[in-house]
Amino acid sequence: MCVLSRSLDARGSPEVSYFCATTSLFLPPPSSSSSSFSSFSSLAVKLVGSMALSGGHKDRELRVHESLDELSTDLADYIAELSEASVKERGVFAIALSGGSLIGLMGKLCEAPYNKTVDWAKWYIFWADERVVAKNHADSNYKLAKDRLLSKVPIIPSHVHSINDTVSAEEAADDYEFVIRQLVKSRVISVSDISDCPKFDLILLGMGPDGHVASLFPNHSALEEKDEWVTFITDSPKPPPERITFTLPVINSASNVAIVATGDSKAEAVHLAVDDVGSDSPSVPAGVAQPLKGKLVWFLDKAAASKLEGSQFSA
Ligand SMILES: O=C(O)[C@H](O)[C@@H](O)[C@H](O)[C@H](O)COP(=O)(O)O
Repeated sequence: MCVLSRSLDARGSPEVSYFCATTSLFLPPPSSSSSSFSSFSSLAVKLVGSMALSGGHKDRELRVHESLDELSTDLADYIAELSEASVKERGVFAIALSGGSLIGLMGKLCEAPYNKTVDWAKWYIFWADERVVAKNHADSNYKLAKDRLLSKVPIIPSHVHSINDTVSAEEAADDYEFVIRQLVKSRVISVSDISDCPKFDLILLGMGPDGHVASLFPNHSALEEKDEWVTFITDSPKPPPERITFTLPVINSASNVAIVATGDSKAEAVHLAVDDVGSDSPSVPAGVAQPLKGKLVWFLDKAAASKLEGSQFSA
């Protein structure tokens, strides 16, 4: 795998370095005329970006993979490493999941070596968003995660915190926030030192073609929610309509956030979220998901990365 890293030097100027791990050679940066993701089509490319932006520190990494198989392995490694670090530091790992293709892409966690090496008993599971349907409904994110992941590894059932599916969306959101508050009090979930928000060790997000993350959809008022930790919507453009979702302040208080997006249909939204498209505020919700003190990692395949600007690679 080749790694491209971008950081700021002591004077604040961008520095770009290229390192090819397979050959252990430092390579010259590509010329600007060939500096697009498509010109790296035969390589698994990882771009690491760490830059100070107005309003605070922005720690962001882009990992672009040659295949879904490679992405799944990298995602499993990433989650296993964060789990190990968190268990070492805090004794627990508080992880929030979403729905969609993300769960299938986490499948390698159920296989060797992760099924044996991960300290599953220390995991506490939450949902960054959930559809307000019964737990055994085909649309339930809980059911998806249970069938594809949670039932295949030795997670402690009482550590799995799904929503109350017997009440309205509004009550389910309130209920879920209450549960999270109790677990913040008992320090199963850390607390942010810059807000009063919970600080999840990892929030895993998928992204829709419209750039939504969790159930925060473009131009929806839920995106503006600043006071609640968990809110609800009853008019989701993606069915089913009733959902609960973490709010942006919670997502952006996490220690780590990963956004996983694959396929051509996500390419435009990835471009809008990641590239500096010349407007003051990113035009899709995924573009405002950026932990204030934590780290954001994008897991992409080449198709989803195909519209990223080549300027990302220019010195
Ligand atoms: O409940 C949901 O609908 C999800 O949490 C949602 O945010 C999902 O992650 C994205 O829509 C991406 O889904 P795909 O990866 O399947 O496109």
